[in-house]
Amino acid sequence: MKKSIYVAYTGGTIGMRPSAQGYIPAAGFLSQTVANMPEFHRAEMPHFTIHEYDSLIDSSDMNPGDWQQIADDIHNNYAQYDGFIILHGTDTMAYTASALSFMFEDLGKPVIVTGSQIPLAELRSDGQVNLLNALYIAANYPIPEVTLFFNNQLFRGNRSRKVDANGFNAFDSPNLAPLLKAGIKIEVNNQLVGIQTDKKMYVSPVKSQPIGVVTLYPGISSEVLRNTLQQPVKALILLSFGVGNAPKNSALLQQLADADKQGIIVLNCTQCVRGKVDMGGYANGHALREVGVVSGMDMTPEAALAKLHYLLSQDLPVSEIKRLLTTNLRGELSQ
Ligand SMILES: NC(=O)C[C@H](N)C(=O)O
Repeated sequence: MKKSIYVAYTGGTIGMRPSAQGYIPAAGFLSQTVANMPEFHRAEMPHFTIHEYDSLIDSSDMNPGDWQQIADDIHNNYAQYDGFIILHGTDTMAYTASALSFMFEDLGKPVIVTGSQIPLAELRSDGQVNLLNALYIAANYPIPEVTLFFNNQLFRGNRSRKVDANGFNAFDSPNLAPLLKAGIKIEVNNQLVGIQTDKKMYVSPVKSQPIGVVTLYPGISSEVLRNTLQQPVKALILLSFGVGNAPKNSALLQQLADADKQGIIVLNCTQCVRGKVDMGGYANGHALREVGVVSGMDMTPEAALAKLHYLLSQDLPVSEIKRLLTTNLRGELSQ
C-alpha cells in the first residue's frame, strides 16, 4: 500500500520567488512548481498532499503562535496520514523543530522539517533533494519523532542548529550523530532512534513566554544582566563560557541570586558549539550553581528556549520546571 504524506507548507526560501526587495514567499508558487516536476510523481514516491498556509512567511517572522498553528494542523490530520513534512524557512527551523518535539506528546509517526537555501523553482536549488528525500524517508524509514532533514542528513530536531548562512550543508547536530544518512544507501543509526509508541498523540499547547537571553563576554557589567532581569521575565538563558563558566564578579552573582529568589529560572547553556555544561568543573562555574543557576547540560540554545516555552506554558511550580529542565524529555540532552 502506498503511504500518504501530509506536507504543511509554512513559507521559507523553498517556495519563494525574487522581488525588488529580495526573495519573498508567493502564494500557489510552490505547489505549482512541485506539480510540474515529474520526479515527485514517480511510482516509487508516496502519495502526498501539500497544504499551503494562508500566510506564507519568512521564518524570521515565526513565533510561538505559529508553532501552535503547525502543531494543531498536524494533530488535525494525524489519523489520515502516515507521515508529515513541514516546509519551513531555514533561519528559525531549529527553533520550530525543537518546539514541536516538546509539544507533540506520544508521537508515533514521523514529522520531518525541511526547506532549502535556494528556491525550488531556481536552477541549482537544494530544495528538490531535500523535499524528495524527506518524502521518501517519511514513507520508507519512518522515525517517530520530530526530525530535520537537510543536505542528505536527518537530525533529531531538538539537537539541530543552523551552522552555515550560505552553504547547502546548513545544519548540524553538534552533540548527537545524525539519525540517518542518505548516501548511495540510506543508513539509519538504529541506536539513536526511539521506540514506536501506540499511545494516543496529543499536543501540549505553548504560549509566548517572557524569556531573556544574555551572552556573557569578557568585561560584561552586572548592569547588562540587571536590565534584562528588570523586564518581566520568567526565565533567563545565560550563554556562558566553556563548561559553564562566568566571571566571578560579585555584583553579577548577586543579580543572579536575586533573580533566583524572585522565582526567575536562570538556565546555563554554553557558548561552545559542542560539549556540555558542568558547573562542578571550575570554581567560576560552581559560583553560578551556588546562586541557583540550572545546568543546560548539552542542550542547544534553541532547544533550551523551546523547552522553557513548553514548561512555562504549563502550570508547574518553579522547582518542578527546574527538575524537568535537567531531565531528558525528548532526547534533547545527554544525561
Ligand atoms: N533559506 C531560508 O529559508 C531563509 C529564509 N529567510 C527563511 O528562513 O525563511
